[in-house]
Amino acid sequence: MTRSTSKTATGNSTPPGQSSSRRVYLVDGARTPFLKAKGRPGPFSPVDLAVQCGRPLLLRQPIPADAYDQVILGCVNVVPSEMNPARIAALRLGMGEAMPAFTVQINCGSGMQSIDTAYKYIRDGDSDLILAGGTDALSHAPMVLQTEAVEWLAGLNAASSPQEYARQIGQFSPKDFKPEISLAKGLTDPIVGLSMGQTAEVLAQQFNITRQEADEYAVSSHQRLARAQEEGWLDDEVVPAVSPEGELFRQDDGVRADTSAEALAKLKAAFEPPFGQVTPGNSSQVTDGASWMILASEEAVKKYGLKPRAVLVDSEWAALDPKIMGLGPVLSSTALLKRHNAGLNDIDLWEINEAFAAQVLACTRAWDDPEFCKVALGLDKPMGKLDPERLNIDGGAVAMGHPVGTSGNRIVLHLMNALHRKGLKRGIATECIGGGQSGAMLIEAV
Ligand SMILES: CC(=O)SCCNC(=O)CCNC(=O)[C@H](O)C(C)(C)COP(=O)(O)OP(=O)(O)OC[C@H]1O[C@@H](n2cnc3c(N)ncnc32)[C@H](O)[C@@H]1OP(=O)(O)O
Repeated sequence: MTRSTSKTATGNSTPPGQSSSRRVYLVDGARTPFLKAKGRPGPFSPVDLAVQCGRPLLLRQPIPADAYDQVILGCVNVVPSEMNPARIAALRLGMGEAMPAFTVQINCGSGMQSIDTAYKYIRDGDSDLILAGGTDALSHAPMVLQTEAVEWLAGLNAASSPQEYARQIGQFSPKDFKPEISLAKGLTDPIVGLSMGQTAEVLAQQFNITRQEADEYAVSSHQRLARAQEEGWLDDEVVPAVSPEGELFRQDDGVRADTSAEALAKLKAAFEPPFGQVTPGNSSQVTDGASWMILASEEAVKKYGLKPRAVLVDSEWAALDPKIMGLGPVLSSTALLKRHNAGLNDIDLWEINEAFAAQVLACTRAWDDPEFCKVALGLDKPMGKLDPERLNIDGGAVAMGHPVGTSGNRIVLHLMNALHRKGLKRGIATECIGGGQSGAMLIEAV
């Protein structure tokens, strides 16, 4: 049913944590505010977003923009005018024509995959400085014509006589021209035929997560994010974005400080009406946003006098049945914990990306379930209860949204900053990935 592996999606299979490998530092990072998709293209394309937060980040570090070895950017919903967004962003960031840049796509893991690929290049001595990010503008996800419409247009184009033209016109069927929204398709698993929300319903049933528990978790996500905004804990992390029309965006706009379990209880099931329990209120929001991290070797840190905030100690990827993709963090993180001889609460802070409230709760319940731990994780006894005060302490995607190619990057960035703010040492950032995969990263503040 499940498999975890130290191979990356790019095929690097060097055993992790070896003494011969080089230390990899997380130097700094920044993200845009996450902006709710409002049914039409928002003010920024994926590359615009990456440039908006990349520019101030590059400027605040004493590294010449062309001194990076490469740029790696995760993006799920690449728009047709921005093929290889990594390279376009690098050029628009003034990193020089000689800057190699490539885009990675592993669905919701894309922004974490960029960090992992950078980590392994640096660890193995192939690079010293890499800018690794994630970007997605879900509001710009292309609308596509159905095959029938494309066939009809091709026929019209190929008509070589007025008769053929008229025959083709006669075959026009308006229903073929209803556009398909690629985002809705992208958020449905093609193997098991379930939307991402339906996979969360599967987990809610399997682990007996009640609607009330999911809603209470969602309220806490909003309250935690609202507090972090109010206290200025995100000021360093979130850099303002300015639209071409001069509109200024300062912070995540999906947060509702005043939301309550009573208000959420009134919302209808979004994916399994009428009895499902996953609603707009306890799901991650559909948003636009970008995030970057700077990774460096010891040599680069010395050369540029950098002040890194964390070391990326180890990473892990896992794969499982797409129907229960939301449990992925349990697999990838447990493999990390085993390798580092640690229990759940030996880790000071956890970021588990909030694809859905029920999905995060199912992960915590799976760790406490003797049968699941025995069968899926091969453990003699359960991992136990993860202290909720260590988990997503400043809220997550339920409150701020989930630009899918970005979130894996954001949770590593935020974990690094939260460890620093609280004077803590070790953290794990982990996320589920549509299609049935998962990534996890263990970092230590320095
Ligand atoms: C591997 C992975 O990571 S998988 C995850 C990938 N991502 C996803 O699958 C995205 C999941 N989310 C979604 O698809 C969407 O957010 C949906 C379908 C659940 C909801 O979409 P929308 O209907 O556009 O949500 P919207 O924000 O408009 O909310 C709908 C209603 O709920 C209300 N609502 C939402 N949140 C709250 C809240 N916290 N408190 C009170 N009301 C709320 C809204 O006000 C709105 O009400 P209205 O229609 O009266 O204005």
